[in-house]
Amino acid sequence: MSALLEVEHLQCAYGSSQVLFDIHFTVGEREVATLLGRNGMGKTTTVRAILGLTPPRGGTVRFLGERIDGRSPDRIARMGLALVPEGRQIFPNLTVEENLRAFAANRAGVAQPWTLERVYALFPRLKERRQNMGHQLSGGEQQMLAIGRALMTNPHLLVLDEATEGLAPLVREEIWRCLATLRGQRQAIMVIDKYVKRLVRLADRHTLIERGRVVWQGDSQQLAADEGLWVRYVGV
Ligand SMILES: Nc1ncnc2c1ncn2[C@@H]1O[C@H](COP(=O)(O)OP(=O)(O)OP(=O)(O)O)[C@@H](O)[C@H]1O
Repeated sequence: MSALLEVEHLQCAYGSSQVLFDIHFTVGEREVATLLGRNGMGKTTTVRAILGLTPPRGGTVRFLGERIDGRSPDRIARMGLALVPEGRQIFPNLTVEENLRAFAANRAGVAQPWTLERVYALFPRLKERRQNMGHQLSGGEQQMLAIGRALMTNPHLLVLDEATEGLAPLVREEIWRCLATLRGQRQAIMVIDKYVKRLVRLADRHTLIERGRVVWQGDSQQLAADEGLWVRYVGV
């Protein structure tokens, strides 16, 4: 399987404080990969570095075979890398429908691009709420909207930072169901979350990080078989 995203020796710092030392992993086409670790271990920083939001201090990031480290976030996004950020960051004063239309594009050049109707079929709740403003939505609805908005860009790779953090159990299940549907449609996804039980069913490959370093990599079968790893590195 050819790699969509290749991260090698990634290093990052905030001022003089280095937080990523040597992060490396790949995400293949049509693959679902995770990045796991306890709070503060560097997952968000890794995502921000890939997206160009926190420029790396060292290492390389390749997307679709091209070096993207050092490029602007806008240029990287336009190549087809879409982020569903921690905290969602939807537009509070636009309606659901306006949020979805705001960045619509066909970045991966797919034959059947995402449309409002397809997003509403994936999340019927958003259709019911389509005239509501972003700030009127619940946390779960905001997350659905953030995912829908990212899909409207037709990305090669969808990245979710804290996919279900802070959501009620039923809503969380809805997000997992949506991600499984996307996987069935062969959407490549990189997901950060703590629900290892769900992630071993959803994802192909996993990277565990601790204090800015990769401590384990393997497939779902290997991770499912070793709950000691979850306890030690994810804290579940
Ligand atoms: N803007 C910042 N300035 C200084 N230090 C930061 C900044 N953002 C994060 N850090 C530090 O970098 C380290 C890694 O943080 P990061 O947010 O990447 O971890 P994380 O694994 O995503 O954790 P969480 O799940 O809590 O978001 C932490 O020690 C954090 O305190």
